[in-house]
Amino acid sequence: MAELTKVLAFDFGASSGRAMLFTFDGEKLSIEEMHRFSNDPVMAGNSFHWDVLRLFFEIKQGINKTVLAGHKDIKAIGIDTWGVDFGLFDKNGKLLGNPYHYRDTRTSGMIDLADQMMGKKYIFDKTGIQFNFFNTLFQFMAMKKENDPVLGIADKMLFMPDIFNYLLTGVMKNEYSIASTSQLLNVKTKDWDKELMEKASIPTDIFGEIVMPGTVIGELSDDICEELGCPKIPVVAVGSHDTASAVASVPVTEDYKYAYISTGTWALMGSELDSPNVTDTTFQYDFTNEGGVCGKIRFLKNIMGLWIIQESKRQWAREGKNFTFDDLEQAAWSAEPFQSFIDPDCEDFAAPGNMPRRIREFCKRTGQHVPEGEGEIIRCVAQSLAFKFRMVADAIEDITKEPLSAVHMVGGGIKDTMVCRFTASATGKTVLAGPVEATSTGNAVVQLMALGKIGSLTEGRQIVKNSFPVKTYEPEDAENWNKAYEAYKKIVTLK
Ligand SMILES: C[C@H](O)[C@H](O)[C@@H](O)C(=O)CO
Repeated sequence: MAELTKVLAFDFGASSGRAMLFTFDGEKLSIEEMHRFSNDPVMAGNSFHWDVLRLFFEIKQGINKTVLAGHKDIKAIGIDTWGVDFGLFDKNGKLLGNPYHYRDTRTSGMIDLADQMMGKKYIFDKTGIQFNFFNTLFQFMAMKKENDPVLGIADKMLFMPDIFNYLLTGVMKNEYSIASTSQLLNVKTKDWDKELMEKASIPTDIFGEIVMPGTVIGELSDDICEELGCPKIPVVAVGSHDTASAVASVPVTEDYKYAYISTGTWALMGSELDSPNVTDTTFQYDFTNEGGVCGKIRFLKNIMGLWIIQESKRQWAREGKNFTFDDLEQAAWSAEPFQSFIDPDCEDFAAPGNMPRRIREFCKRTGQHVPEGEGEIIRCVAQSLAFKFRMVADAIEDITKEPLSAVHMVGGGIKDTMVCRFTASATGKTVLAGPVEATSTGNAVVQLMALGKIGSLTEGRQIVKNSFPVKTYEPEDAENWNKAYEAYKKIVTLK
């Protein structure tokens, strides 16, 4: 009987979280969902926050359910979350308030201020990171500008996964991949860039030790073990930026040029590099060089993914129309193709709110057919996302001067088969979709590497390929898709 190794992966997205139990038999991984929960950020006064203690409660629920289900023998726990957001702790290790949500509007104007203070090129050359309004650098600059008193008493800064690792083990460390999303990390030294922080007049002494993915942070504290009735399980710092874990599970085992798209609330599209690509061209294209597992670089662009569809669904629910994602996809299939397009990354669509109205306004403003019903709206969004993926694929080919032979799509967003099919037709490339639970799978692979059960990233990817299905989508109707792409480019540019 092959020895079985069990690990528990917590994956937090912007709209939901899950605890997934992985069992490895030496060749294949099996997955079992132990706990799933919604992630409900809260607007309080005029600021937007994560309900971090509620999320920690869900972690404890996940561990408890796993133990009660008879899996006291889990060998490790790993936690990954969305990027950039953080909590501050005082000198007694107490959390100084609920972390802000990256969509909070406090950062507006901070990119321009940073440009005036240091110049965007200076920041890019140091960090290799794309300019998003929500980057941690701009969140700290906003706190500085508002004279936020918390900055004066803060002793340590921890990103979301670091916070949960600390609350479980009592150990404070900053994991590399999540730290790389901050635009405060030097892309060459893989450590904090204190010179940049000083120029931005951000306190430098609150940034702690950087640890690499695969580092054992510590064990569950006695209090946690007591409370949950479980043994002292090691907690591993995985690719704790969810996208780093998702990319680690892309089931590529042969040597061919491919792009990946990690799909969910966001769509992160790019390629994997052995070293950062920080040049005038990548600065112009505003690509990012986020840190990956096993020393890799995630060279990518953020694209406003299924967030626009999620928010439209929430708006229709507020209007008493409770559609499922399947309902919306079916309605979209019966709508006319290529009637109208949006730029998914237009700032109109960044904040929560009435997306269907903003989509109509965007189409009206750009002189296009104004989509009416849910079907037309969703089709407009899905084909616009697919064309944005085409634009990013073209940019990658222009930067690398090498053709991409396939697009790997992973994550929960691949359940939307319309977006997968459209992506194949818009890019003119084979789309390989899977695994769905890519992020928690990559999280588990890194835990198993930390436990010495998997020897390398390539071996891990082979095991993922052996374990989970991949669906293939081929391009269709190239002539009409290429004609529509020309129309799209008249409305949308790659920022
Ligand atoms: C802010 C986003 O969460 C971040 O840029 C993205 O990489 C992510 O973490 C998606 O889950």
